[in-house]
Amino acid sequence: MKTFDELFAELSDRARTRPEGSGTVAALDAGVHAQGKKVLEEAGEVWIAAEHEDDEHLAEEVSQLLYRVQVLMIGRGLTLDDVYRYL
Ligand SMILES: N=c1c2ncn([C@@H]3O[C@H](COP(=O)(O)OP(=O)(O)OP(=O)(O)O)[C@@H](O)[C@H]3O)c2ncn1[C@@H]1O[C@H](COP(=O)(O)O)[C@@H](O)[C@H]1O
Repeated sequence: MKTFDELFAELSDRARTRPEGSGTVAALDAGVHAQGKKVLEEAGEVWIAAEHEDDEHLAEEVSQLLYRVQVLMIGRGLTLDDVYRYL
């Protein structure tokens, strides 16, 4: 188990070190358009799960949305503080 901040640190490290076989590296290389599409896709799955699925499935979809948002943030060079200052 990990927190939002811990996942962001892990993905930032993937972006820096670019390990072989990392899905995150592939998602970053795919560019902002593909990253944005993934955010929308996962957001739609969260919506559908919230209306029609159980809590466990919904939680899994939310985790995937958080992951895709973090990939997009890192792809654009945003830090957590860039976002947290608006919370
Ligand atoms: N939390 C996640 C995570 N959530 C979602 N995903 C990706 O999103 C996919 C699920 O999304 P989709 O519903 O779009 O599934 P899909 O269409 O079959 O997947 P794609 O072929 O489109 O990637 C998963 O198969 C993963 O590829 C994640 N990939 C990685 N992480 C974590 O990120 C860290 C780094 O991962 P790597 O970069 O792969 O080493 C690790 O801690 C991982 O646990």
